[in-house]
Amino acid sequence: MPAPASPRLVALDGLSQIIGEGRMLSEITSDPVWQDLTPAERATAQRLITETLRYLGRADHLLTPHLQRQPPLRVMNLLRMATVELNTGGAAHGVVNEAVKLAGRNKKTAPMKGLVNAVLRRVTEQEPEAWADAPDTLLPKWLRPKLAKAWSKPVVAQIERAHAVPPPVDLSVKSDAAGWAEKLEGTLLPTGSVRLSARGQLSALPGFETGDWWVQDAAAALPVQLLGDVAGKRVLDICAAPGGKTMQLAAKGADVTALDISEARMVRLTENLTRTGLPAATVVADALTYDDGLFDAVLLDAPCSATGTIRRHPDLPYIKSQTGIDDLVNLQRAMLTRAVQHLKPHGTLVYCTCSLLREEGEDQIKWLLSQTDAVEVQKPVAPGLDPDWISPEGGVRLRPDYWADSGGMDGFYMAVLQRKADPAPE
Ligand SMILES: C[S@@+](CC[C@H](N)C(=O)[O-])C[C@H]1O[C@@H](n2cnc3c(N)ncnc32)[C@H](O)[C@@H]1O
Repeated sequence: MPAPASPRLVALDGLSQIIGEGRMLSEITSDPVWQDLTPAERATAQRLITETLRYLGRADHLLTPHLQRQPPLRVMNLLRMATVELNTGGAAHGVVNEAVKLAGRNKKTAPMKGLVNAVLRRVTEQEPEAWADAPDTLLPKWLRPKLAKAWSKPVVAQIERAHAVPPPVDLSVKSDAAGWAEKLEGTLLPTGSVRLSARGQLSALPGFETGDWWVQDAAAALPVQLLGDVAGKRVLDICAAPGGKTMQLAAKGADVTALDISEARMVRLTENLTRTGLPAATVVADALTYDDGLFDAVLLDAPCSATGTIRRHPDLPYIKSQTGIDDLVNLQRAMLTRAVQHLKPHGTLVYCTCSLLREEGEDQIKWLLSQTDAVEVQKPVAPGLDPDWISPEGGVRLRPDYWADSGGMDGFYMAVLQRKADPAPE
């Protein structure tokens, strides 16, 4: 009988699937082999994959001088994973032994056990500064030049630096953010989110069972703030699941309709509403055809490349490509057109994407204004909104390198639009 899969073996297989086949980590973790691991082992395997991808640039930099030629991908990934472990607190003897054992478990990699052993021993002999001074993981070729064109090469380097820092956990609270920041020994951020200082099991923290807060990056919490006072207003949350923004709207007293095309994601939204005890009507439907009268406010958190969340999901660069982006841009345009039609006269629309790409952000607002004069851009107003974040067309551009000294933020774009009064009949 073969030995049961260890977290390291599962992580190594996962890395090959992400880097070699472009599979998403969130998809891989549903595979049967992951279900055979204990929750603690699953967390270890997930951490090994995430950290290896986060520090891939550094690992390759340290490994290259010891490799005459690049070994097969599986061996390279094994070396990368062990190099990252060695430089992030792993005990040298144990990590090297495990890596050699792992190489021995596969017919194709077994002949390279000697190489794995020799290379990793050389890595253990390097000074700690070699790791600290090694270059950050570069953004992929389809993304890097675009961001350099938008903001310059030094800004891209800052973003890559920010991606090398594991993101903190931010919470949105139902009420009394300052009180919860104190209770949880976190920090109250200028925009109203609570940033936790320590990592640990979230479900064990005060306020989880009672549904007083939910996890939501500070940047992701800002679009709802831009809608202003929504208490008592009829609000349509298009693309709502898993419901971070729906819960914010409901907590502010809005009469929310949460809409999403994905039944499975809507189950998560309903679970979130149940845990927090917040009310919202839920609809599983296609945003492009849904029709239920007019709303005071509409939030469109459109599907996008998610390139603003690479620091949380370092597997993203291996999965996305420019091909998929063009389809997303077209979908966002169709959704924006439909979102405007849901607005009452003087109603407010917030459009947002967790993308770093202008084509999914700034350019979409320019496009909308070139298509219709039914809406106009409104000045964004929210607590803690830094005026430097406001972009030339009047939206808000957030980047992972902002707040660098206090843990950063996800990349996001958001803009506020108001529907003009209908023209008086002639
Ligand atoms: C960025 S996520 C939304 C995140 C959510 N607003 C939150 O804060 O938790 C985008 C969502 O768009 C949904 N979506 C994609 N195409 C859609 C469509 N045609 N109609 C409605 N929802 C759609 C996806 O199922 C996904 O849940």
